[in-house]
Amino acid sequence: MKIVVLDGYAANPGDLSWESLKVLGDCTVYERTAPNEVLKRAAGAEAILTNKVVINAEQMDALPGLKYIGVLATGYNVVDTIAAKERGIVVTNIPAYSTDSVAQMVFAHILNIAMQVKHHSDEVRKGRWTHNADFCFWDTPLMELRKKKIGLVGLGHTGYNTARVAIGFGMQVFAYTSKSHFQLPPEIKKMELDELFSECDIISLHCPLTTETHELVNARRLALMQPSAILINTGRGPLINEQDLANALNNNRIYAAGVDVLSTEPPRADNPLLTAKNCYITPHIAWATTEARDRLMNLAISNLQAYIAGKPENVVTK
Ligand SMILES: NC(=O)C1=CN([C@@H]2O[C@H](COP(=O)(O)OP(=O)(O)OC[C@H]3O[C@@H](n4cnc5c(N)ncnc54)[C@H](O)[C@@H]3O)[C@@H](O)[C@H]2O)C=CC1
Ligand SMILES: O=C(O)C(=O)CO
Repeated sequence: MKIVVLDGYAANPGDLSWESLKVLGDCTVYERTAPNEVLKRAAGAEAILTNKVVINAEQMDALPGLKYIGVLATGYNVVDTIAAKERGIVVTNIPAYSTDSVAQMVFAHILNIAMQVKHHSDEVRKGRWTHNADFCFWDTPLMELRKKKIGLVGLGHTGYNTARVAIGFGMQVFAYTSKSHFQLPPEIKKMELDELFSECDIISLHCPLTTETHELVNARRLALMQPSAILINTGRGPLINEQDLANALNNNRIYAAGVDVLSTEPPRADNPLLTAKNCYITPHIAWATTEARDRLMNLAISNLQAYIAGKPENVVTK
């Protein structure tokens, strides 16, 4: 069986091993693949693995031997799963491998904004503390998390784990989720989406990117938020209308945003969030801890093994 990894570099830049994958077939690992290189590289492959290379219906039609697409991520919005299902192609994802790392990044952004860690550290390095009249200084609002309301959009693995950490900080936790009240622990209260945006001090996005969730954060929802509110996004960039968010930040409509994902990655130089006020951006690394990538590699291999054994697991084309 021919196996092609289209963009293996992000998951394994060299510190992990593809050897267990290579024993499963005639396997080629490409570090990166441009859209116009997909067909040539995947020609004759029964299985392709992709992290962020888009696979659409047209490409599936041009790859008649393709039977399996293993997404090297939890979010599988890069694959047209409806087209795959229609063509009998099995698509799998990697659930839950980075749950703890993502919750950690959510709070890295929240804590950085709440205490302005980087800003104050930079000011100290510039010598401002050395020349200060008092034993301390701060020049931004500093915010305690206890009793603050956090609103989670989506309560799957990363949403739920973020809720657990938030409870640890003594926060009040609310979620927009299809789960019933009976399935929720008593510390997590269910809320409608618009109410979540108007009531909560911090909103954090934990849903997949779908046609329904595309730009769920837009000018109308941002207008519901409090001027002191913070928006966190570790989900997918297109969950947010970025120009609307940049306007809201620049006009003090909301206080700050911490985002790990953008609508185009890498971003265009004119992405309005790159220069927006109080907008903190990490380059899609919530998942990228060594521990999480190690789990990802193992699960990618076991997913392919399960497919070869005729009992595919983590199938998203149901
Ligand atoms: N920044 C990063 O490094 C990472 C980003 N992600 C992104 O985060 C997303 C969530 O990851 P997990 O929590 O692990 O996925 P998950 O599949 O465990 O949870 C997603 C939850 O969202 C819910 N959902 C679906 N549509 C919804 C809607 N319209 N409104 C509210 N909730 C909705 C689902 O029912 C599910 O409970 C992934 O789809 C991916 O896009 C995931 C891992 C790493
Ligand atoms: O696993 C995911 O969904 C990620 O965003 C990392 O690629």
